[in-house]
Amino acid sequence: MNLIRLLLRTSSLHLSLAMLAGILSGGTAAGLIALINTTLNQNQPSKAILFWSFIALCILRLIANFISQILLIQVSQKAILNLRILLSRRILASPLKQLEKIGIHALLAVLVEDIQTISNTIIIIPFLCINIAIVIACLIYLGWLSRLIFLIGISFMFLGIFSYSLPTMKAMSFLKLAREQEDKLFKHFRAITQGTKELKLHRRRRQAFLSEDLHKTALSSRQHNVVGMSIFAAAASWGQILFFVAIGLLLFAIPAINKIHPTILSAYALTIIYLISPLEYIMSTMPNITRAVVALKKVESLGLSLTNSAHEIVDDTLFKSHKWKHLKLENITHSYYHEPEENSFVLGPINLKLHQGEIIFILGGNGSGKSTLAKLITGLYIPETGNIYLDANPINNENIEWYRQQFSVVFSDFYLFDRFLGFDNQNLDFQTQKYLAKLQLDHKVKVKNGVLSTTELSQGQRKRLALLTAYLEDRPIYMFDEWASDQDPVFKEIFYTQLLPELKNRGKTVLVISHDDQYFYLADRIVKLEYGQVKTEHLNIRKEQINVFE
Ligand SMILES: Nc1ncnc2c1ncn2[C@@H]1O[C@H](COP(=O)(O)OP(=O)(O)OP(=O)(O)O)[C@@H](O)[C@H]1O
Repeated sequence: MNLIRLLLRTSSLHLSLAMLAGILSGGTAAGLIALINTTLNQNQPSKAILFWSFIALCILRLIANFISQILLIQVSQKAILNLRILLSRRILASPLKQLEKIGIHALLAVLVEDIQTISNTIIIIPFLCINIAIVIACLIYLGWLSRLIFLIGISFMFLGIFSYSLPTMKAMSFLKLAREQEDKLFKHFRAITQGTKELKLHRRRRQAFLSEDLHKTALSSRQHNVVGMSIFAAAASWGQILFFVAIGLLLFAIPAINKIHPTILSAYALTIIYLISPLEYIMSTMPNITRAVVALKKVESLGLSLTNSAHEIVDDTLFKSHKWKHLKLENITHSYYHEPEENSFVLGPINLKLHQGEIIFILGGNGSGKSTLAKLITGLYIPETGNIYLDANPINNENIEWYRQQFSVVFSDFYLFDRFLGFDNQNLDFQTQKYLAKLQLDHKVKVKNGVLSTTELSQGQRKRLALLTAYLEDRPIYMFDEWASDQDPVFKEIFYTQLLPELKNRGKTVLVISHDDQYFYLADRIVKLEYGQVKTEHLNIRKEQINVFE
C-alpha cells in the first residue's frame, strides 16, 4: 500500500524498531491476559511468582508501548513533513502545461485537502499498528489454548473481514465521488476570494452563485460523504455484533459439539472481550484509511506521484564561458488541450532567429498567441514539435532548467514576492533602493534585509516592483509581456525610450510584447503574430516610424 511505502521511505529503521516495540507491546498484552486467566482459574491463593510476573509484564508493556508510540509518532510526523515538501516540489517540477491542465483549484484541493487527509491518517497509523500487534498476539495465544477453537474462530474472523470489506469497497466509491466534488468546491472558493468585488456588486449573481454553484456542489459532497460513512457505520456495527456471535458460538454451540474444558472456554471469552477494543479501533480507522487511499489515488491521478522523488537536472556546463549569439526557434509548435476540434488553437510552426543584444517587439491581436510564444521561448512550455537552439546547441531535458535561468520575465499575470528570494547579493538593499528611486517608488516602498515594506500598491506600481525584481536578477534575456499596459503615459515613455535602450546598452536581449504602436520604431526586430502564425517579421534597421498593423 502506498501509505506504508510512504512511511517506509521516511525511515525504514525507525519504522522497523517501532514495529518491534509494537509487537513486544502486543505480546505483553497477550501475556497479561494469559496470566490473568491462569490466576483466575487456579483454586488456591495467588503465588508470588504470578504476582511478580504480572508486575514485570505491566512494566514491560508500559515501556514497549511508550517506545513504540514515540518512534511511530516520529516516523509519522516526519512522513507528513516529507509529504508536504515532496508534493510542493513535485508540483514545481511538473511541466507548466500539465499544471495548467490540472487547474489551480485542483492543485489547491491537493495541497490543502489531500495533504490534510493523508496526514490525519498517518497520525493514527502508530496506534493502528499497536492495536494490530495486540490482535495478532492474542490470536497466537488463542491458537495455543485450543487449535480447534482457534481454527473455527479464524474462519469466522475471515468471514467477518470479508463481509466487512465488501460494503467498505462500495463506501470507497462514494468517498471518491465526494472527493471529486472537493475540486469543484475549491473552484468556487477561488471565485469567492478572487471575485469578491463582482459578487458583492451584483446581488442576483451572488445569489445564483451561492445557490446554484456553491450550495449544489457542497450538497453533493455531503450526500456522497453521508452515504459512504453510513456504509462504514453499518459495516462496523455488523463487525461488532460478530464478536458477540463468536462469544455465543463459543459458549453455547461449540461445547455442545465438542467437550471443551471450562477454563479454556473462559480464557477464550475473556480474550475475545479484551480483543473487542483493539478491533473496534482498527475498524474505526478504516474510513480514514480509505479516505487517505482515495486522496493518494487522486494525487497520483494528477501525475504527481509521491513514490518517486522529484529532482531537477541542471546542466550548467553548457555555454558557461561562452556568449551566445543567436536564439533560434525551428518549427516549434504548441497546442492547448481543451479547446474543441474546430476551434482549437495551435501556435506554429514558428521559425525565428533572435540575435543577442536586440530589442524584439512581439505584436498581434488578442489571442494571436503572443503569451504562448513567450512561454515557449522562455522554456516554460516544451515545444510539441521542433527545437530551440542557443547558437548550435539544442535545448533539451538536460539543459532546459539552465536555459530557463537565462530569462528575467515579467508576465502579464505576474506574481510578486514580498521579499527577494534567491539573491546572495551583499548590496541587495542598496541596489534595490537605487532601482526604487529609478522606478519612482522610493516614496512608497522601503527595503530592509531584502524584505519590501509593502506590496499593497496600485497595479501599475506593483508591475514596477516586478520590473525591479527582473532588474536585480540581471539575466541575459529580458521578456516583458504587456508590461507598459498599466503605466501612465509619462512612465510608459520612460519605459520605452529610457529603460529598454538602457538594457540593450548593457548587452541584454529584450523581448517586448506590446500593443503600443507609437514605440514600435524603437525595435530592432518586429514579429507580428496572427492566429498562432508569424504573419510578418520586420528588421527595423533605420529605426523608422512604422505601422505594422496596416
Ligand atoms: N492556459 C490555457 N489553456 C487553454 N487555452 C489557452 C490557455 N492560454 C491561452 N489559451 C488559448 O490560446 C490562445 C492564445 O492565447 P495567448 O494568451 O497566447 O494570446 P495573446 O496573443 O497573448 O493574447 P492577449 O493579447 O489577449 O494577451 C487563445 O485562443 C487562448 O484561448
